[in-house]
Amino acid sequence: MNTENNSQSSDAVNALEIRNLNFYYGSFKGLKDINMNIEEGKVTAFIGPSGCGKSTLLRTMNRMYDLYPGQRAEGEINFYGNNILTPGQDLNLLRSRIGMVFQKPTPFPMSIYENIAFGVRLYENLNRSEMDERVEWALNKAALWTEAKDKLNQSGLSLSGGQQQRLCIARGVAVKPSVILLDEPTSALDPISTGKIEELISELKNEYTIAIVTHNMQQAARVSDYTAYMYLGSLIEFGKTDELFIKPKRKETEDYITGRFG
Ligand SMILES: Nc1ncnc2c1ncn2[C@@H]1O[C@H](COP(=O)(O)OP(=O)(O)OP(=O)(O)O)[C@@H](O)[C@H]1O
Repeated sequence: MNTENNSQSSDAVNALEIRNLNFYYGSFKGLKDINMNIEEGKVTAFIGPSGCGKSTLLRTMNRMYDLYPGQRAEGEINFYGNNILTPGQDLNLLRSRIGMVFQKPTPFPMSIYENIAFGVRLYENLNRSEMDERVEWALNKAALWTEAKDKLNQSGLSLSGGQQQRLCIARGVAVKPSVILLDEPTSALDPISTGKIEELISELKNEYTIAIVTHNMQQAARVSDYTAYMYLGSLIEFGKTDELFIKPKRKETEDYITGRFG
């Protein structure tokens, strides 16, 4: 079945176009012939039961899997027309353009300020006042400035779990990527912190393209414009979030979202 998104408007711009993507963990095929577009300036959510390949797919989009021997992708992921799966791809550059935030908050064991400045320094040569501005800008984007501005020199690890996750988002945003990949960013957080991150996602999509893996269907329904339902490494259905949740085209999707399966 062609699972490419037919509900996109004709003038939509795609940040990523995934074509005939297969992924292998050694001899195990984790992704099977995935075809889909990630539209610019929108939130695309990935849902499906545990082990269906959501994180695997997200990790192909900035070649995070390259860090692990035996893992390989075949096919194409075109990032504004440039296939990032080609061997010559500069991976540092790619990851500055397509940033990632993980399930567990992972601040570096350094100050809040340095958590942000560290990544920026890898790509840009800013003077002290420019860096101060960038740190403030990124913390503001991640809705953390008010809470963090008086303790920029304290360790990032001294923050609460929810604040640490917003620090990780600030760190990702600080290098001004084009796409942000969020792998279950709220699964380790309480409901209030989760609400803050969800609000943040809605604000960030005005300037960034976002792909989010979530276990939580309500979260996908709340934050995303498009939703992809996956099962056993295949993309079963992909379309506008409202349509997929209200009127799924496939029986498997309906069974999953109504809780009959999963
Ligand atoms: N490092 C690995 N080596 C071998 N197989 C793996 C590895 N990581 C994941 N897999 C397998 O690939 C499949 C997809 O895993 P993946 O983590 O992408 O699923 P997921 O949908 O994100 O699951 P969850 O919701 O539980 O995080 C699973 O069958 C999993 O066992």
